[in-house]
Amino acid sequence: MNLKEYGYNDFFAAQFAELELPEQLIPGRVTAVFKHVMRVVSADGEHLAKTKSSSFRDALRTDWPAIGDFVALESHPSDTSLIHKVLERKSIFLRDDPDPDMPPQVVAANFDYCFLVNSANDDFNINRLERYLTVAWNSGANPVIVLTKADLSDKLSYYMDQLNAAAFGVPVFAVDSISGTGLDELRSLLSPGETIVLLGSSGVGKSSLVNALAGEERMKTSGIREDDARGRHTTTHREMHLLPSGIIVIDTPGMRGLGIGNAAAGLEETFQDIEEIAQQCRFGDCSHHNEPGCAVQDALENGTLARKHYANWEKLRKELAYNERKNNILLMRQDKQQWKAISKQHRAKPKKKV
Ligand SMILES: Nc1nc2c(ncn2[C@@H]2O[C@H](COP(=O)(O)OP(=O)(O)OP(=O)(O)O)[C@@H](O)[C@H]2O)c(=O)[nH]1
Ligand SMILES: [Zn+2]
Repeated sequence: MNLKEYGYNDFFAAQFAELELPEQLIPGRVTAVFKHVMRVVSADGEHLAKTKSSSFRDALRTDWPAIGDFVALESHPSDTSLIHKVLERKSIFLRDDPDPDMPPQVVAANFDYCFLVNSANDDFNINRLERYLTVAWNSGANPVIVLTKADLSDKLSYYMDQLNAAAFGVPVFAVDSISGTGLDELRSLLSPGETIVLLGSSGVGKSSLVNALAGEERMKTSGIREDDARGRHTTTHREMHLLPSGIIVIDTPGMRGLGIGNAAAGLEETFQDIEEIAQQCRFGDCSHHNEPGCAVQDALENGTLARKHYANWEKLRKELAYNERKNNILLMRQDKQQWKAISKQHRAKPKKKV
C-alpha cells in the first residue's frame, strides 16, 4: 500500500523525519475510529491499532488520534499495532464533550476541502450557509459550496447568485448527483490524495454526492419526505473512503454534531419570530443592541416581543458564536494550556481502590 494515496505528503513526511523517531516506527493514517480500537493504513497494509499508553499518558485530549490523523506507528501486522504519536494537523474539527468539564474532542483532521452542501429546493438557507462557512474557514481547510439537486429547481441562477454574493471568492458548483450533471467541474477541482469532508443538513444529498463522485454506492442514501423537503437521517457509520479517482472522503456522524448545524437550524425554528423582526432592522449586520433603526429593540420597547424570549435568543446566539470559535484551529492552540490544566485536574482525582 502506498501511503501517498492516502494523502501522505511533504508536510507530514518532513515532520516525521524531523521527529527522529526510533527506526521501527512507520507513518500511517487513521481511517476509522471505533470505541476501543482504530484502523490505520500504512505502507505495510491495514492495521488495528491502539495508542501506546506510555506515550499518551501526559497528552492533551486534542492530541489523541482522530479520523484523518497521520501517526507514527509501531507495526504488529498480526496483532494490535501501537500509535506512538500524532503528527501536527493541517486542519481540524472539534466537538464539545457531553461533560461540560471536559475539553472538546477532535472529530476529524487533515482535510483539504470542506464541502458545504446545500440543496436547490425549499431547504435552501443562506444564513445556515454563512454559519457553515465560518466553521469551514476556521477549520484550516478550503470551503467549497456545492448546490445539490440542481435538477429539481427552476430557480438555479437565483440560488447561484445568492451563494456567490454570500460567499465571495468561494467556488460554487451546482450538481445533480443522480444524472451526474456538473460533477466533472467539481472533480476537476480535486487531485488524487486530497481529502474532503462534507457539511450539510440531513437529506441535502451528501451521501448521494459521495456515491456520484465514487461512481459506485459507498454510502446509504435516504428517501426524501415530501412534506418538509428533508431526508431521513441514514448515515451512521464513521469512516474514511478512498474513491476510485484517488479522492479521500471523511464522513463521521460527529460532523453533524458540530453544534453548528443542529444549533443553527434550531435557532431559526425556535426563534423564527425574532428572525423575522430582525429582517426589518436598518443595518444588515445589526447586533440588536443599540443600533439606530433596530426593529428588535423597537419590538421590545413596545412589548410585541417578550424580554424573556429575546434573552433566550441572545443566549443561544452566544453559544453558536462560541461553537464557531471553538473550531478555530489557531485559537485552539492558544487554549492548549488551559486544557492542559483541566486534564491535569481530571487525572489528579484519586482513583478508587478495587
Ligand atoms: N433529484 C435529485 N435528488 C437527489 C440529489 N441528491 C440527492 N438526492 C436525493 O435526496 C435524498 C437524500 O439524499 P442523501 O444523499 O441520502 O442525503 P444526505 O445528505 O446524505 O442525508 P443524511 O445521511 O441524512 O445526512 C435521496 O432520496 C436522494 O436520492 C440530486 O442531485 N438530485
Ligand atoms: Zn436590530
